[in-house]
Amino acid sequence: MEDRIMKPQQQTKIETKGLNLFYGDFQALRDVNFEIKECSITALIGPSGCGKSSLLRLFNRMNDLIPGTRVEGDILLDGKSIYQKDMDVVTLRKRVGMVFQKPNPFPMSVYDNIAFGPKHFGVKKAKELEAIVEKSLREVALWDEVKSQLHKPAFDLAPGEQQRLCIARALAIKPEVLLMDESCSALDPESTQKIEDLMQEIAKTYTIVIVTHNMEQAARVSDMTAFMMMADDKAGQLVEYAPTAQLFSNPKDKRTEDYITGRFG
Ligand SMILES: Nc1ncnc2c1ncn2[C@@H]1O[C@H](COP(=O)(O)OP(=O)(O)OP(=O)(O)O)[C@@H](O)[C@H]1O
Repeated sequence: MEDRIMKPQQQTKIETKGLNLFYGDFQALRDVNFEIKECSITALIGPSGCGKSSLLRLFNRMNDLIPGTRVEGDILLDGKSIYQKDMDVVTLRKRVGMVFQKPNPFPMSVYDNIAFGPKHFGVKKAKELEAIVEKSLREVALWDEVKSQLHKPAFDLAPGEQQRLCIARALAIKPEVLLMDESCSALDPESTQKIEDLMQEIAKTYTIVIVTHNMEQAARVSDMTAFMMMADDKAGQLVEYAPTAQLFSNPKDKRTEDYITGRFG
């Protein structure tokens, strides 16, 4: 973790300002304010139901798809509101990609899974697509494993390989930010290790935000950790946000300390 201390010159990639989220009458997030630096790994941790996934989904407006959702406050990406009128949500989701808890390859070949996004965004030449497929699979260290099975169904891969394929699929459209919602929780320890190594590698180029229940994982891979908790009315709040080493070794808030020492879960 030592060699991933935040560099002071890193720009702010995402900033939330007075962020409130409502599902109908229920307030799921209250007054969340924080900044995520580019090319860093930020972990969102906290007890079940405190709003980690909801917050993550706001960064590429996936919550727009849930009827009855209302957002107050703002989220800035490179200093520009993602809610401003001329923000095209498809472009936003191209810039801010997402990998889910369970591997969800498309029901098509390994090759087509990766080529799908670039084709959608206008890449037509076969040679160019081939290069993107190879580069994306190399980025997730999957190329050597699958180069002889590119035209086999993605479902034939092992779960850990499928998840790396899903990460490669997300990277193929050149996002700037990658959101990972419990992306290792359905995997065995060896596959988890591979994905954690991969996160460290790709964070040199991409800004990564992860939701994890696994505090060891947050401590191992992230630069910054945000601890969230529910208030009495169940609205999620950001309790403490600090460099990961500091948050785990010297938490400032008693609630953070109680959580990381396992006094409540
Ligand atoms: N689509 C939805 N409609 C209504 N309420 C929702 C919806 N999604 C989440 N919630 C509620 O919002 C709150 C926060 O949920 P969220 O899933 O974001 O928390 P979480 O911290 O990610 O939880 P977990 O760790 O269990 O995944 C919870 O009370 C949940 O029931």
